[in-house]
Amino acid sequence: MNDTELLRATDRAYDMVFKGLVEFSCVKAGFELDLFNILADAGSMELEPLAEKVGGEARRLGQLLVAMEQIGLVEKDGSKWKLTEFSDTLFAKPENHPSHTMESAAHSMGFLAENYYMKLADAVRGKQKFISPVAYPPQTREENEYFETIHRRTAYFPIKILGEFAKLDGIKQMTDVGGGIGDISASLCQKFPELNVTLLNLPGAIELVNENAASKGVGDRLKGAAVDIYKEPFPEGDAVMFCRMLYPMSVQFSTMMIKKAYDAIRPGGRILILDMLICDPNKPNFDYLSHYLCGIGMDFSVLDFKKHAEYPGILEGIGFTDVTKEEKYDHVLYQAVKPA
Ligand SMILES: C[S@@+](CC[C@H](N)C(=O)[O-])C[C@H]1O[C@@H](n2cnc3c(N)ncnc32)[C@H](O)[C@@H]1O
Repeated sequence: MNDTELLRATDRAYDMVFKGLVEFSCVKAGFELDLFNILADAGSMELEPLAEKVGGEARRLGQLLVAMEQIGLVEKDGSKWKLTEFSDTLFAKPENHPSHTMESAAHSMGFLAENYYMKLADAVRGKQKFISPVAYPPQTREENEYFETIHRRTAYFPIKILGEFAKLDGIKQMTDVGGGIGDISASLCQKFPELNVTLLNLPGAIELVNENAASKGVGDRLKGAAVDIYKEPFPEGDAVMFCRMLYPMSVQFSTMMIKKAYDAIRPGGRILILDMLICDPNKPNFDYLSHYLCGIGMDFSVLDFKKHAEYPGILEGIGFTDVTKEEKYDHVLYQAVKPA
């Protein structure tokens, strides 16, 4: 390595050893102190009253704020502290931007950092099991709400790419396989007035889906159904959507799920597959990687890395035609038609 390469490599190594730790500790502390919400409500605050409000000591909070300032989470407004636009948008007041906030994910990652990720070597040795903040599969309404909230908080760009490219004109009945709490299908119902959706999910999530659909004014067109998507066939309809469902599955498993969709789609109907991008060699997907690492602590994991470029071959191999692909907002959308 020459010195230029060594400097670049050193930066990268420093990122690996220091950056993630510093950034996440500050974010975690910010959430645990309720600092983001307090500053969002106040607009800006002097150190002393802010320390009192978060239950901290002014000198110690001051040091945390200086570190948070360095990484772009807070800034000074004269002698007062305030959020940056970045932290205000992504870390404060989830109710203000419910499909685009890190609050739920940060809570889950905080728990996993303390209870699992920092013991990964033990997991490799088989001495540390994966521990979830809430048991999976979720049973109660509260447990389902916990997982569904994590998904719905990052639905902004999936909703956006589907809103721009989903070909659902003329489709009357779509099945949303593992459709979360229904925010994504509700947005499609709002865009396509003829569309009705049956959203398949775990039994404990159905009430949440139906309540959410009603609150968005599409309760008569979007309904949850308790169907085990891995064990049971999908209901018959004009379209099947897999939104953020297939990206972690192997080619073999994806093929099986897409074949089930083919069998359920009426001739002339459509399939939609929306995935996060997880295989860009220049941009590792750390959201997916955080989940992938959990598999190390499990006795069995189906999580895999599959290139999305496999989809045209899988779809055409099963009998779909007219495969299209749109890539935008770090997501990819494949659509295809079952011949009439
Ligand atoms: C990764 S989330 C995707 C949610 C949604 N499609 C989205 O993009 O936000 C997986 C969804 O599948 C549901 N799910 C998991 N296992 C299931 C099963 N065996 N049968 C039906 N739904 C299941 C989960 O409850 C959750 O809603």
